[in-house]
Amino acid sequence: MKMALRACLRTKPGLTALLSQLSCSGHAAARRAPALVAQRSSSSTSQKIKVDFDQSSGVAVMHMQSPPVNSLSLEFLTDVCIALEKLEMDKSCRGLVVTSSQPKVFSAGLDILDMYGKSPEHCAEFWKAVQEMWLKFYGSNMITIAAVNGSSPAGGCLLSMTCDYRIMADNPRYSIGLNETKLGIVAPFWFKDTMVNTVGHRATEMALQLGLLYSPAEALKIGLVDQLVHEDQVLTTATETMTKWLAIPGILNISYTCHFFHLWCCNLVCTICSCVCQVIAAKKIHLSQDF
Ligand SMILES: CC/C=C\C/C=C\CCC/C=C/CC(=O)SCCNC(=O)CCNC(=O)[C@H](O)C(C)(C)COP(=O)(O)OP(=O)(O)OC[C@H]1O[C@@H](n2cnc3c(N)ncnc32)[C@H](O)[C@@H]1OP(=O)(O)O
Repeated sequence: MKMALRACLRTKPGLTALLSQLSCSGHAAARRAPALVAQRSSSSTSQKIKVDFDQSSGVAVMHMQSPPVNSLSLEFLTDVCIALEKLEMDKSCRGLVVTSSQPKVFSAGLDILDMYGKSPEHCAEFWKAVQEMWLKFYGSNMITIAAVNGSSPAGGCLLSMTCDYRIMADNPRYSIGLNETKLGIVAPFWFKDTMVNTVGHRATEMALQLGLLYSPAEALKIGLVDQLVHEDQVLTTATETMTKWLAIPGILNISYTCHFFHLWCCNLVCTICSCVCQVIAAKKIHLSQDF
């Protein structure tokens, strides 16, 4: 799916416009102008994000450092998007590892305090930022690897699934999954689609309906993560793995992209049809209540 978005961003101007409308991509850039990285190795830091970029390897490491649990607030999401935009604009940056500076937690998912009791304007901006993060990671031209060095529920799991590869710390205390159902909320359809693309239809059905959080071993078994390593090795393994991915010529990447793009389009058409059906059904119910 990520590759599919990459392809359409490269080749389909119409869809680019559609996606940029969906993601409201001007939103992050409007706040702070991106700067190109000039040094051989550099480090740029916002309050909540630290990026180390090694120009000799072309690999950047994004450290999420929003205590206590890297919950995805509007402010944090905006910082992530700005950092991604900057890296994306620097053509020498070919790979991105995303990890956490917080002990025991990769990301606790969406910031619950940023969703509750806020104005409609805030909620709209918040959801645009969530979509923007999702699209920017999925549509990135960089190879992206999630170094999941702690628990990663809900939106944290989503973030990791938008990456090309996931390496998780092999610690049974940690868990990962889309647990929204357990919180009494429904995961948006694009959370669901992202999981279907990662682990398949049946595993997603089980995961979402039961709101399952998986141990690292269980996550590996269903393909939610690709590799488990000792806690101390997550970041080094991620950078080693990146070397292998960057050795693959970009053109092959684009070819696979076309296959996935086809699947993604089919999925989108189905989703739109299903939304239309739901609206029609809701109208029918409404009418039958009136009479
Ligand atoms: C605008 C929108 C309007 C409507 C939308 C409606 C519905 C659609 C929403 C659908 C999608 C939702 C996706 C989500 O991501 S929802 C968030 C789900 N997240 C969780 O369930 C994670 C909950 N947290 C945990 O499980 C643990 O905290 C964790 C394992 C991450 C870490 O455990 P640890 O023991 O290390 O720390 P804690 O003591 O539990 O927590 C420390 C402090 O952090 C606060 N915290 C934790 N998670 C969140 C969070 N997601 N948002 C905000 N704050 C969080 C926690 O309360 C503690 O705070 P203090 O008590 O220390 O103040």
